[in-house]
Amino acid sequence: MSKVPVIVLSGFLGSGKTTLLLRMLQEADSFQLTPAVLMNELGKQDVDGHLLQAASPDLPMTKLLDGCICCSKKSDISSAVKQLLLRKPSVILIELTGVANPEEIVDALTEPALLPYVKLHQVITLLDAENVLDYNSIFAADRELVHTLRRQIEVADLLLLNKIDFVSAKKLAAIEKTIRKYNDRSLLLPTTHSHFDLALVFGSLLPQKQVPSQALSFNNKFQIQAVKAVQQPNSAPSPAVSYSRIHTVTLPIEEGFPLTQSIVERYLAKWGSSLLRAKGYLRIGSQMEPSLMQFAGKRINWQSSSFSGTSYLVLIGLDLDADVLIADWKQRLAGPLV
Ligand SMILES: Nc1nc2c(ncn2[C@@H]2O[C@H](COP(=O)(O)OP(=O)(O)OP(=O)(O)O)[C@@H](O)[C@H]2O)c(=O)[nH]1
Repeated sequence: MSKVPVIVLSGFLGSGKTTLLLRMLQEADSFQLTPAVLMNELGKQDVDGHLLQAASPDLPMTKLLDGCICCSKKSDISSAVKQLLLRKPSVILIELTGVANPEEIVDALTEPALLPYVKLHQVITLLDAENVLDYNSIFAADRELVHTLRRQIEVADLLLLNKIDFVSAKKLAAIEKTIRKYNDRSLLLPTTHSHFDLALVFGSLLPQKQVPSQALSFNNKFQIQAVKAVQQPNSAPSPAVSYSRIHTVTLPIEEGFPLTQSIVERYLAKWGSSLLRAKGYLRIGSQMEPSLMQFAGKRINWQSSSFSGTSYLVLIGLDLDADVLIADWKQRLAGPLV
């Protein structure tokens, strides 16, 4: 039995992983691929999973919520992947949380329970061009997180410098120079909306085709060995925590409350740089259908959705105090609105 290839999507919060995953699912068919997806979210709610299921209703998908599969949920990877294998996918796509270290996933895939069935195909790391150069200073106090973000770059087989619509050519050159200090082996592609030629990733999985010439710039075997080489041979199998100060908070949303975009946006703005990401489904005004709200890299994006569940809003940030956040939220809903 041939092993099922696994593609890992890594990258900090809001860098464009789900955008890429949606694109991969849309195009998989044209590469004769039948993908399955393993989603991991830090929070209890599953915003991205709903987006994917809406785009591909028959998609075999397993979701691991409320923790990072590279540390607290690492032991769940094996059963989740095995569950997906029952659906006989030709490729498994794993979207990591923004604070996951891809090395840990590579490690999990090579454990005895999975080794006979799956093989790592590629680690793709997305970088948010608008914010990536600021991470070192923003997270200076969190060495573990800085280390994780650096490892995301170092172990990537393909680096996507995404959201370049937000940066100048000068900044782009500066980012590339910095990234190349950590990884000068892998292809680095500037992208918007995670858009690039997927033949680079899927092409070599085509049943009868040769590896396309562009894809030869990846060397998967070498990458896996490089990842393995950095692990201490005698160290205990400690699921090192890759994030320490990052917390998620789910806000209660009262159905029927006349919420406005402005209430939500002012609330999000209040937390400054400690708020890294927010997303949720919210009914605005008298809307029957909820809107999908995405806050990433200090920008807010609203779009209509077909979500039919209970509204919610998840916040992901540094040292978030759930009590303070929830109390402030409730106060705003009680009005007067400021
Ligand atoms: N302007 C712009 N927006 C983008 C680009 N790529 C993604 N976005 C938007 O950025 C937001 C976050 O994108 P996602 O694909 O959800 O990012 P993610 O990495 O999956 O985020 P997490 O799930 O929090 O880790 C969404 O609103 C996207 O539509 C881009 O290149 N340019």
